Amino acid sequence: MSHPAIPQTLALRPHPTARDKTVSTTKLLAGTPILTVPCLSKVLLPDQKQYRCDFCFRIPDPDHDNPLRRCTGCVSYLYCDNKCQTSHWRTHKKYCKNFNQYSASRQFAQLESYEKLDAMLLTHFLAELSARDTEKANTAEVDTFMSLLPGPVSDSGITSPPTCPLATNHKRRVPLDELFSRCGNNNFTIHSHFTTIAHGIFPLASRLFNHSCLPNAIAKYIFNPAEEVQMVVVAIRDIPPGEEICITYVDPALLETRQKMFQITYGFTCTCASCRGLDSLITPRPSIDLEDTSAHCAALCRYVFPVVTLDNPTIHLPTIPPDFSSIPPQIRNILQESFLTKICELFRNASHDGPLEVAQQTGLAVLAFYVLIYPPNYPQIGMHTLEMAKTAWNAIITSESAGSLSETLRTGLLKQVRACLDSSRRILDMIGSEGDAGGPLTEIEVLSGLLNSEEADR
Ligand SMILES: C[S@@+](CC[C@H](N)C(=O)[O-])C[C@H]1O[C@@H](n2cnc3c(N)ncnc32)[C@H](O)[C@@H]1O
Repeated sequence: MSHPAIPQTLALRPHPTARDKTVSTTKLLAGTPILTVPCLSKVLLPDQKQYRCDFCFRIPDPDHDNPLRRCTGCVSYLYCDNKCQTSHWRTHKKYCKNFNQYSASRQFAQLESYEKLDAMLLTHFLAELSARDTEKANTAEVDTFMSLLPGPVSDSGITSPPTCPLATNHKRRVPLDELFSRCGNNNFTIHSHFTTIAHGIFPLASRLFNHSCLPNAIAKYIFNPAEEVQMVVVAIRDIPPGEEICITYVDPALLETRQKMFQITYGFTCTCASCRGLDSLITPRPSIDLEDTSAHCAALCRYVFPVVTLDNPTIHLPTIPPDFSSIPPQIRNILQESFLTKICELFRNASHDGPLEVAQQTGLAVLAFYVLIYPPNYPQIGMHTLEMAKTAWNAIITSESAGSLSETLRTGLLKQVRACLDSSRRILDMIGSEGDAGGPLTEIEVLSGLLNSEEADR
């Protein structure tokens, strides 16, 4: 079948195991938006519902917007205003009346939380199909969805969760279980500031992009007032003509579990350069004493950032993808999911409550871990260097007010803020804003302003 919405800069080519792949037809520079597509169906995570508009997904700005208003039919769906509510009504009216009885039913209550989310995504999707039937609307996106690969079938087969009964059912083209199987295999996590807030279906993006743990592009999300949520796929490095464009389906930092996730959720084995290197990494490794991570942090930092010290905090981030095969065994042994979780927690705690040395060491160790796992310019690297900049800045402010800041420490910390902010800005500016207003780009601007006036005062 033809795909009229594919931009001219992209072309589908056969792939040996994944049916098709998408290659660039021209050189795409880092930061180029490669594809922009609207969401076909979406569902907010439970902890986000009630805070966000159920149509455009924005959180109202308390200084400028009215509070969210409830649908008077079900009292469960919330909207920014009349425009968002009217836009959502074309599908919401299909299940509004039945929603409360359904969500209070025993069959819904008995579902696991991830099944509830799937059930609501499927309900929203069926309502969208029904609305398109009624409107005799353009079905190109639905046709693309139907052409997607189904997910793997487990021993117990595929059983779709019970969905909310619709006022009018759509003309069933395929059995519900088959729809559900495609939803599972083609379900994106929608994020704001790179934190997941919802799940959604974007058929053309699913059709085009395979997974790689060392991707050359990432998906980001745009929320505009009274508009459908959009996905924008952005190049994170220069992509030459003919190269396959890949995104990540699963966080590459899930070193020990990601292959299992590819198998269970998508039914494939990833053979990207990172996974080939990982084969040598996940052979039994000595477990790490998570009560004493200091020596491992120091070893990791020495390996990745041999010259970074308090006096010389300039962080040179790699510009080429990491190569596991060149990592010495003692460093490979440190690259474990449990260790990353632990040092992220230590960094989070110490960056708020101190001690500063722990925040600095664990912050740099997390960054070292990231650059050995993620490709250059991956958003998590930019987000983390921003956290490191904020940590160093907060240390200046709190030590100043406690009268305990020596001139040497102050100079070192100011250099750290500058170095971390520069790294963060280079990555996040190139990717551009995503999701809610404010967020990292605003934080970078604010902190840069504070830093400039601090340096000008000296
Ligand atoms: C969202 S689709 C990707 C588009 C797909 N290539 C197509 O032709 O429609 C996801 C499916 O593509 C295949 N796939 C994606 N990435 C892959 C990879 N790195 N290696 C092998 N198969 C992959 C798997 O079958 C997966 O279930």
